[in-house]
Amino acid sequence: MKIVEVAVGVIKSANKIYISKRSDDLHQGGKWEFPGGKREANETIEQALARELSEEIGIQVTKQSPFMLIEHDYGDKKVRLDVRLVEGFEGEASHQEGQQSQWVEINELQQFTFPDANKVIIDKLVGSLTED
Ligand SMILES: Nc1nc2c([nH]c(=O)n2[C@H]2C[C@H](O)[C@@H](COP(=O)(O)OP(=O)(O)OP(=O)(O)O)O2)c(=O)[nH]1
Ligand SMILES: [Mg+2]
Repeated sequence: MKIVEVAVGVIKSANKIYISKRSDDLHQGGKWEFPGGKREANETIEQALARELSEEIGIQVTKQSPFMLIEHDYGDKKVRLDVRLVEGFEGEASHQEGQQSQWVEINELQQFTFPDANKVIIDKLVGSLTED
C-alpha cells in the first residue's frame, strides 16, 4: 500500500493549540485533528504545510520547525505524518471550510477524540508542560 505523506501543523500560541474537526465524510471523519493535509508532488513538506494552513485556517506561517515523524497503518490507509511546530504566523486562525475549530489548552487536549496516530503527539505536548 502506498504511504500518504501528510504535513501536520501543531499551531502553538502561549499554552494553547489550534485544533479542527474533520468532516464526517473524510477518512477518520468526525475526529479532531491538527490542521494540515497531503503533500503534493511538487512541494517540500514546509511548502505543503504553509499552503494547507493558508487554505484551511487562513494563516500565513512565518516560523515552523520539525516536531515529530509518525508512520501509522489504519488498515484502509497508511500515513506518514510529518508533524511540525508552528510558533509564528500572521493573520487570525479561523476555519475557512465551515468545520468547527478552536484554541485549546495543552492540558485539555486529552478530552478530545483524535485519530489513533495522534496519541504520541498529544503525549509529547502534555509531557512538555511538566518539563519547564
Ligand atoms: N490533517 C491531519 N491529518 C491527519 C491527522 N492525523 C491523522 O491520522 N491524519 C490523517 C487523516 C488523513 O488520512 C490524512 C490527511 O488527509 P487530509 O484529508 O487532511 O488531506 P487533505 O487536507 O490534503 O485533504 P483532501 O483535499 O485530499 O481531501 O492524515 C492530523 O492530526 N491532521
Ligand atoms: Mg486536511
